[in-house]
Amino acid sequence: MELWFIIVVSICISCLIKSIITLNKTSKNLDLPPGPPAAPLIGNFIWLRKPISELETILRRLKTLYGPIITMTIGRRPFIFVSSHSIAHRALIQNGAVFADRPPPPPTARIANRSMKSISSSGYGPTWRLLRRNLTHEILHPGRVKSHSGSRKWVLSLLIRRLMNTAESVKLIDHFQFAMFCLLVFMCFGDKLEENQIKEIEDVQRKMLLGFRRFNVLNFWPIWISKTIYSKLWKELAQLRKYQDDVLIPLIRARLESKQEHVSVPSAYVDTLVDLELPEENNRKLEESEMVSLCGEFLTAGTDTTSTALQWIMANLVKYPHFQTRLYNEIISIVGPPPAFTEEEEEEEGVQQFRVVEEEDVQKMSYLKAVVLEGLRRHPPGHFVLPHRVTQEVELEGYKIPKNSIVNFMVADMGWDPEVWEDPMEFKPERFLDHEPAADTFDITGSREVKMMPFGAGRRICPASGLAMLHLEYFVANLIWYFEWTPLEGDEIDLTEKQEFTIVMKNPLCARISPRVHI
Ligand code: HEM
Repeated sequence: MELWFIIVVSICISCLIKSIITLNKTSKNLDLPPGPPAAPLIGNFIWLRKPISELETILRRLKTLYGPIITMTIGRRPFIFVSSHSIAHRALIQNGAVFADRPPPPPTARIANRSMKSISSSGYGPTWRLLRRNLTHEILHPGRVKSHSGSRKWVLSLLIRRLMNTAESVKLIDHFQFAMFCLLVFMCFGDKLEENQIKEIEDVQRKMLLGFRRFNVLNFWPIWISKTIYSKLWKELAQLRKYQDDVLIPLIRARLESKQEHVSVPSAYVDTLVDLELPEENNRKLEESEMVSLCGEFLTAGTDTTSTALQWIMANLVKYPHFQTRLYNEIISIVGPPPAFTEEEEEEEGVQQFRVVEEEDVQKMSYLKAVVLEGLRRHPPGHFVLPHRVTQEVELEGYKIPKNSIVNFMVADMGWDPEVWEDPMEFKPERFLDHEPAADTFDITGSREVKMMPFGAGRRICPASGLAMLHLEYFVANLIWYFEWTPLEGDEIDLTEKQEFTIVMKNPLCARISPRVHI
């Protein structure tokens, strides 16, 4: 045998042995993060006995026993929960690619999301990259967001008009949800929709959203068992999906036809989906039902999250009037007092346009930004991010995180950590003015340092954090400029939380709103 061949083979074998030894060493020497003992095969009984809404309370109790990184074993798979800022930064920012995958979807999601054509459920790979880049470049790019400022003004005018015409005491969340929904519908399908069309889309999306908690039971069993036991529920899911197709597909077709006729219409999300080519599927184009899934995701992801945050912020401004006064003073110092309600501008599409605090003015308001950040810190709409899956075994904080384990991050706990935030349970916007980093320079993406992460952090961070901040700042500024908000007589604003799709107010905000300038 040739000498060179023997040398090459020996080197290869020694490298192989070395890498096996190193791999074994890492796997053997490191333990999983600590957690309660799990029974073989079925994992932690605790999970099976308790409803999912109690998860957070259980994890908080476990945190005092095991520390800021905990393993719960469910079935044979470890689920890891992180509540520490620095560990979250190490995982999501410093080791971002490894932590950026998603777990395989449960059967009901596979049906609803049409072979997983949505950004949030796609695995970390070329399809996810294509869909996410399309959204961020074509719709969420600041220039594109600006092109929709007319729609925002229109929706704001509609909201102001509705609030003026309601009784003195108003339950606000329905109005906030409708306003946020309108904004996203316009960005998704273009801005020529009638109010009844918007209501129909809202109805189907809400049914999909609320249905998912009910349909979740279908995911606990092997599919052939659940199809036998729960055949009616499966049928209902299929009908709901058909209802969504029936409502959204005609809108998609109408939009694409009008786009062909009028080349210059401002771009809507639907327009950007037509020419996408799926890199993992022979560059085929998206089917209509897959566009439905992506549009549905766009509407759902941005409506409840933003309207929930808006409600929490307004609730705190009603409960603590001195913050409201300080905010109002900042607004009038920049744009002057609000106009009388009679000073409406031209009617557009059937809605009187009000003079509003413009988006450019909003950018100059540091206290406003502090109020919104404090709202997101104290009341993040989601107390967890979406589950992440690790693509390979990795070390984190001296522990082993096995390949394919599911990792989640405790968003609310990070915002409420007394080690990082003084009096964390108090609503104090001033903390973003008196301490560094101040509101104007606060890094909500966590790329330098994670202090709170209401939008997540790293590669899976919410791609629309900029749009959401703009929506919140613009609406809060205008609602405070036009109206004085006070509690109903004898009523105390109750900030108790309740888990729905997001973490909402258990007793929705009702307030007395009085126009600041009377006619
Ligand atoms: C206050 C408003 C919002 C909050 C608090 C919020 C929060 C979040 C969070 C926590 C995640 C998960 C991050 C992770 O898994 O690590 C997320 C993902 C996502 N959000 Fe938002 N979001 C908001 C508004 C919006 C809006 C307005 C849109 C769309 C127009 C949107 C679209 C998405 C999408 C597509 C994803 C999935 C990203 C991915 O998996 O790559 N969100 N958001």
